[in-house]
Amino acid sequence: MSRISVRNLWKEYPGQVVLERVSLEIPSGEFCALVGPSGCGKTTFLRLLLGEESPSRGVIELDGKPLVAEPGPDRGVVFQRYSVFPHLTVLQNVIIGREFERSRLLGKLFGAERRAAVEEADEILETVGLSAHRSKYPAELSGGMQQRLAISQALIRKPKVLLLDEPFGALDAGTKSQMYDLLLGLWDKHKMSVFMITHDLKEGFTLATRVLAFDKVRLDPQAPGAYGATVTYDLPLEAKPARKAAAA
Ligand SMILES: Nc1ncnc2c1ncn2[C@@H]1O[C@H](COP(=O)(O)OP(=O)(O)OP(=O)(O)O)[C@@H](O)[C@H]1O
Repeated sequence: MSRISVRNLWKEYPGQVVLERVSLEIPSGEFCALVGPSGCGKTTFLRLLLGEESPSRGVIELDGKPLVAEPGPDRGVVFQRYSVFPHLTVLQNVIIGREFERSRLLGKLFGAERRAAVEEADEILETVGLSAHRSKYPAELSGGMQQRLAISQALIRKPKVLLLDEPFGALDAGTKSQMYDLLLGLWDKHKMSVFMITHDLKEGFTLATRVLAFDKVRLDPQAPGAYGATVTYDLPLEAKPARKAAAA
């Protein structure tokens, strides 16, 4: 389960309101695309969901409990630029996702725990098509492969919520469409909730079950930081995303 309730959420930085009056009910398993003009607070909203930032006002609840104010294993994140470790192999990059979660003090897994992590990592690499590259370093991979690796790293923690900040922005069209199929397959398999920022409206409508548009509804030209953005459109999409992706 991963039901998210956002109630009257505000985020302010000194001299600037970024988000205001954001209220949403997101049932478990929803795929939300976040769209809106540059600088309107989409990444800030994602960081609030991740627990990297805390609200200035309002609450975010995950399954009825206030969100813990630090990134937890229930949430995984993938950024546009590859968040993988250059000095670790593909396999090690995936395992480290599990090591961070299980062994905060030692930072390493041993014995049976490590063998189980390797097995799981290999299974994920197989799903994302990186098995043959498990001993390579990120610099030896293409952009799409690095992004598949970043997704694998998030997936080994079995997140209930996957947060994606323009994950495909740097990829070419052909690689993007392969990544759409992969992401929809993983979403279906792992039954996660997904929040994905995209500047590509078509991408949002292709993948998501719900499109959330962020924008400012109030503007004071004398004080540009006085008002924040809110969700101006909340569009549920009816068609099954898997079918739409195949047709796109
Ligand atoms: N830690 C911070 N301190 C002060 N201001 C910040 C901080 N983080 C973000 N902001 C400001 O909040 C506003 C929203 O930024 P954010 O990155 O959330 O926008 P965005 O919609 O994701 O933009 P883009 O689409 O260009 O990535 C920006 O004006 C930014 O300068």
